[in-house]
Parts: sequence; C-alpha cells; structure tokens
Amino acid sequence: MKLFGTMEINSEGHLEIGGCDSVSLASEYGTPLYIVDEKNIRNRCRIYKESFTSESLQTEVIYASKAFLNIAMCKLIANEGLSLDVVSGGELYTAIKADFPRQKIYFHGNNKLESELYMAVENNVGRIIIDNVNEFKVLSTITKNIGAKVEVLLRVNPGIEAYTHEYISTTKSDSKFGESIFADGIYDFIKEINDDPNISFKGLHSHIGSQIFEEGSFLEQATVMLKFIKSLNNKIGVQVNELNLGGGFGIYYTESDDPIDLPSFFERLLSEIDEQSNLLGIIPPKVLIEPGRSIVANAGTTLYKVGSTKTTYSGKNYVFVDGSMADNIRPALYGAKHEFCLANRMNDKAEKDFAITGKCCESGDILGKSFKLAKPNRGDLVAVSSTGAYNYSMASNYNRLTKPAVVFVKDGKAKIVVRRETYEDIIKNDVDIEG
Ligand SMILES: Cc1ncc(COP(=O)(O)O)c(C=O)c1O
Ligand SMILES: N[C@@H](CCCC[NH3+])C(=O)O
Repeated sequence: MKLFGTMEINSEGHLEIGGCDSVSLASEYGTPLYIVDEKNIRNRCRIYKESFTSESLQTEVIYASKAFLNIAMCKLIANEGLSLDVVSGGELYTAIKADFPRQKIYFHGNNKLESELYMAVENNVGRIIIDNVNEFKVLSTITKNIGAKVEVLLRVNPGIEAYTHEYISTTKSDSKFGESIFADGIYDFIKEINDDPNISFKGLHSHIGSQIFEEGSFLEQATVMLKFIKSLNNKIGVQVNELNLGGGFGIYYTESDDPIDLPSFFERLLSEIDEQSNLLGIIPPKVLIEPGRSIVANAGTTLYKVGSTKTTYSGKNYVFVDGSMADNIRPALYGAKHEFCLANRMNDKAEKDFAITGKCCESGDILGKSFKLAKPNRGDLVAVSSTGAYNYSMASNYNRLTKPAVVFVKDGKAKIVVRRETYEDIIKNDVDIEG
C-alpha cells in the first residue's frame, strides 16, 4: 500500500499516521474509524493556493465540500484561506455553524429548493451558481420579494467528454448539470440574467467530471469556455468577469492512476488562458477552480477490524471486516479500487489474494475484490488508503449500521471531529406508534 503524507511504519511494524499508532487509535476510538491526516490536507491546500496563481490573472481556489465536510473541516479550510463550494442546505448549514466567511461560499446544485435559495440569499453567500432557466426565475422572484441583491454565476455545459466513470462525468450532451452552451436560447437566457435588477451576473461555471487525469480535457474546457465568453461579448455585449472551471483533478488510488502534476499544469493552464484571452480580444476573466477529492482523498485512511475469514468451496478467500459499503460505497457504486494493508502487521509478507468485504447483506458489499495480504487473523486491523473523499460524506446507515467516528491526527495527537454514531442515534427519528 502506498503511504501518503505523514504515514509511516513504526518500530513495532504498525501503520502510523500523523505520529499516531493505528493500533492505539483502534483501541482508543474503536473501529471502523476514519483517520484523517491533518498535515496532508493542509499541505494540499497550500499546493493549490501557491500554484494556482499568475501574475496577470486573478485566481481563487474553492474547496468542494461534498468530498468531506464537517465543522472541523470548514474551520481548517477557512484557516488555510480557501473558499467553500456547498451544494445543499445541509452543507450550507454546516458552513454557517462553523462561521465560515459567507462571502467565500459558492452555492451550487441542479435543483436548489426554494428554502435553500432563501437560506443562501438571507445569509448573503458570495455566489449562487444558477443551474437552469427555471431556477433563475425562482431566484429572481425571491430576490425581488425580499429586495435582496445577489451575485451569480451560470453553470454551463461545454460538451467536453472527459474520460472517467460514466456516473462522475458531468458534461456529456445529455448531462443533468447546467445549460448547454449550444442550446437554442442560451444567449437570450444570459441576457435575461444580466438584465435582472436584483441579480448581478458575474460569470460562468463549468465542471467536466471527477477523477480526471488528462490535462488536455481541462485545456479544451478552458478554450471552449473562452470562445463562448467572446461570443457572449460579441452577440449580446455581456461581460464575463469570472470563469469557474470546477474541480475533477484525479488522484492516486492504485498503481494504474497517474495524477497530473498540478503546479506545472496550472502554470500552463493559466498562461494559456491569458494568451488565448489576448488573442480573442477579451478581458481575461478571473479564474476559479473547485477541487474536492484531490485535497482530501489521500489524507484519509479507514481502519477496520477483521472478524471471520473464509475460503469458499471454489477456493475464493474472503476476509470480513467490521465496516462495509455503508462507510465506503465507491467500490460498489463505481467499481472503484483502493489499496489495503494489515495495519498491525505492516512488515508481514503478503501471500495470497483476499476479497475484502463488509458486513452488509449484499453480495456487492465489496471493499476490495482481490488484494494480496498476509493471511489475516481475527482481530487484525485492515487499513484502506485514500478514503478521505466521498467516503464519510457518502456514508449511509444501510442495515442500520452506525456511521464511524472521524479522527484528525497531527504531531502524535488525535482529536475526534465527528463522534461515532450510537444505536440511539439510529432510532432517534423513529416515531414509536401504538400497536
Ligand atoms: C460542481 C462541482 N465542483 C467541484 C466538484 C469536485 O470534484 P472533485 O472532487 O473531483 O475535485 C464536483 C464533483 O464532481 C462538482 O460537481
Ligand atoms: N462521489 C464521486 C464523485 C462525484 C463527485 C461530485 N460531483 C466519487 O466518489 O468518486
């Protein structure tokens, strides 16, 4: 298993993260446990902040909170000086409770509820990213009714087909997100937004998908967007001041993943945007990006305890752990792959292939289809790497399993940032009826 950030093998042959022995973390906080390497996240934020800059362009980095969010995470992001992308009332509420600077909040979503739009307007968030014509009308009425002014971006679909899993690609022509730049009426629509007295049109947003490794897809996205900005300028005289290119930068899960070297890529991307803007004769827009996964994924490790092991009649070796698809849906949903190790026996030689599976009543409850490990025994600890993004945030209570705790580790100290759910939490909203 590849070790990231502060991960190392200590003198006892145990996996250590943030200077904390994983065996001690398991006995103190229990398993399954999401362990988050705080230094690693801060380091990623700094790489983004320092490298997504240019002398000639204004830039901004927004953390896509859907990847991993809780109050502690909001505070960390604020402390590192990044902005925050939220996509629901719940994410916005978390940010408000963490007292995240409101003007640095970007509110997304393809079907924002009226109540969510009110919440965003009343809390004076920095930008609302309008998804569609219908939503614009609702927002226009709300701002008129309460006499508020809001600053918006419009999410558009530039039709770039980035190579990634079908479920996480967002700009195919039939995608549910945004309005197509090729749609009839797109110019009239943008003019209408621009003319609305309560809505200040600041620019455009597009996001081509997630876990993308091709620099060319992002460069193509930027080119198409700049050309569209130029034609908005020419056809309807609308000025686009901000261009948000979304997130989607791929990360290492297994050896087959080859992440982009971000600092050198950003230098190229930003200079191309500057150059192309000059060639097109447009004022270069401020450029924004919205990474989620690439900020937090490698900083997260899930720790499980081994229960039973089993070899089937046909010879397949199973190791059952005390978590499941309820705390990591990605392998079941996308066929995603992770790397594994025995956290309490890091120096033991891997011998055989094991299927690492959970305790849900589903054949598809697989965390790893086949991974080489030393033969696990009951009570051993299995660690799964790169679970910082879209694991805790997509966790469910399927089979009434309780969600694991989240612990931040740094400099040999651990702090709980999300408590483990209890059985009482599981039934707390159930209404006991007579009979
Ligand atoms: C609008 C938007 N912005 C940002 C992101 C973050 O993407 P990623 O976690 O791949 O960086 C997503 C998720 O795909 C998204 O839908
Ligand atoms: N949740 C997905 C990605 C979707 C990103 C959000 N638009 C994943 O785990 O890969």
